[in-house]
Amino acid sequence: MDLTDPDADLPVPLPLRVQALSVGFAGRAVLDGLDVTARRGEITAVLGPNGAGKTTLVRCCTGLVRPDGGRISVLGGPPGDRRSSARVGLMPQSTGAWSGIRAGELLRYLAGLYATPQDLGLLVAELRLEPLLRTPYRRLSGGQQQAVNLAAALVGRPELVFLDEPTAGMDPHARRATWSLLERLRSAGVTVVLTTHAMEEAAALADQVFILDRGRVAVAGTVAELTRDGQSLEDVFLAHTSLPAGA
Ligand SMILES: Nc1ncnc2c1ncn2[C@@H]1O[C@H](COP(=O)(O)OP(=O)(O)OP(=O)(O)O)[C@@H](O)[C@H]1O
Repeated sequence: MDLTDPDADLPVPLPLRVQALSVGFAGRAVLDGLDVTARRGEITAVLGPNGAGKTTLVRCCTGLVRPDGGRISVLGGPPGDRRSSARVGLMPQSTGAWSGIRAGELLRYLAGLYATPQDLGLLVAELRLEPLLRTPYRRLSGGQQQAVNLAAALVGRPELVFLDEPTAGMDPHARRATWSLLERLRSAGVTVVLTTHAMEEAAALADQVFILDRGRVAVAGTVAELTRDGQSLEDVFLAHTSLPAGA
């Protein structure tokens, strides 16, 4: 697989460029010639039915899954590159890693790993984490763990951040707080790539939307472009995607 920088000749490389990505598990194609890009200071939403390959895409982009084919450029280098990994944030869909550590200790520990971490007080205020800081991670509710995971992904002040279903399980207060935070990040020039099943989230936030189906991009564009015929984003999603296998 060729992981050299395909953007080397561009004046300002895209923070993320995925070309013809293919991944198979046990002989079954999960990603099958996927092309996705993200522009600097924009929010890019990746939508798709269950099993469409969204998490696999995120895992490839962060060096956790090695693709079978295609090219990926992350901040001008290969995914998982040690030279850029401190500039890339990841909020996975779930993490069993933290267990007994208190939320506040976790965030302080992670902040200590970076030369110029995000102001923790600001993150805590924005995500309303103050009441949770002394609670062991495993005792947090699902939505509370999501909020801590989001803070953990942002504490290193990443230039590019991958958020895998960031608001899944969050109540409307937490979801709106998360949206505001993502809008602030965008204003600060951070590139955000998020997966979501929430059409209103993509419609409210995304500068670019990629709708995946069976491991490929079925349709992509701005929300205005995709909904130009008066359809809702959900209508477009339903028209361009198939029922998940086994449904
Ligand atoms: N490590 C793995 N080994 C085998 N199969 C895998 C592995 N990881 C993912 N898959 C399969 O790849 C397919 C795509 O999974 P993925 O998690 O990328 O989908 P998704 O679009 O994120 O789905 P969801 O919306 O349900 O989170 C699924 O059929 C899944 O079972």
